[in-house]
Amino acid sequence: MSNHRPIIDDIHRQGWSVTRDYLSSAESHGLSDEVRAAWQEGEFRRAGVGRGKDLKIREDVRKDHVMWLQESEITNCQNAYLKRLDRLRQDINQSLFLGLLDFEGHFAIYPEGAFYKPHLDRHRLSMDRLMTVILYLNPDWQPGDGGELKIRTTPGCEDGPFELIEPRLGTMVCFLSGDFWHEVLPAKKTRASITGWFRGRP
Ligand SMILES: O=C(O)CCC(=O)C(=O)O
Ligand SMILES: [Fe+2]
Repeated sequence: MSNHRPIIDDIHRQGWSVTRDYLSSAESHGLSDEVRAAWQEGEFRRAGVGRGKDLKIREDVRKDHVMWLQESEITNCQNAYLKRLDRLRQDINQSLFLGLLDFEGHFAIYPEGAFYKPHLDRHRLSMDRLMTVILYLNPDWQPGDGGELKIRTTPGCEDGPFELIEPRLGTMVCFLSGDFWHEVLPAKKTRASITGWFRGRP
């Protein structure tokens, strides 16, 4: 519990939190190597907008590619991260009673020029995505490389004050999915991450 305390306090106070070096350097590098290998092997799909039969490829909205994490094909590095997230889920539930039930997530790649326009993560007509959790996997990221996460810090507001989060290796961001408008600024170099959601009752 103790190492998740600052995250829980942030969520309680403001609904979002940013942690540098959430994993050990070896764990983050391991995931970074895996995401790049899977990308080279062509295991990613164009990301869509919407759900189920309403899923559409909308290049004007988002231009990233994704590969869902699957229990049956989980690697050691992925398993270590998912275990860590499950502790976080339990710690948050214990302190904040959010009723987070499980996690779904995918690797994401934003090739040069890719972006994701401002949006909320909770699907219309659905309450199941309660908290967004993103881990960045870019060991060489430098100012000028783009791909920052721009998150509006006033719940429910599409404009107003914002934070710009650099997608550096090991930085983890989490926020309440239904409250915070956010976007990914155009990447100037290939940008890798794991994005996922703690879900509640559908
Ligand atoms: O990668 C990020 O910084 C945000 C991604 C995102 O907003 C999403 O996949 O819904
Ligand atoms: Fe999002």
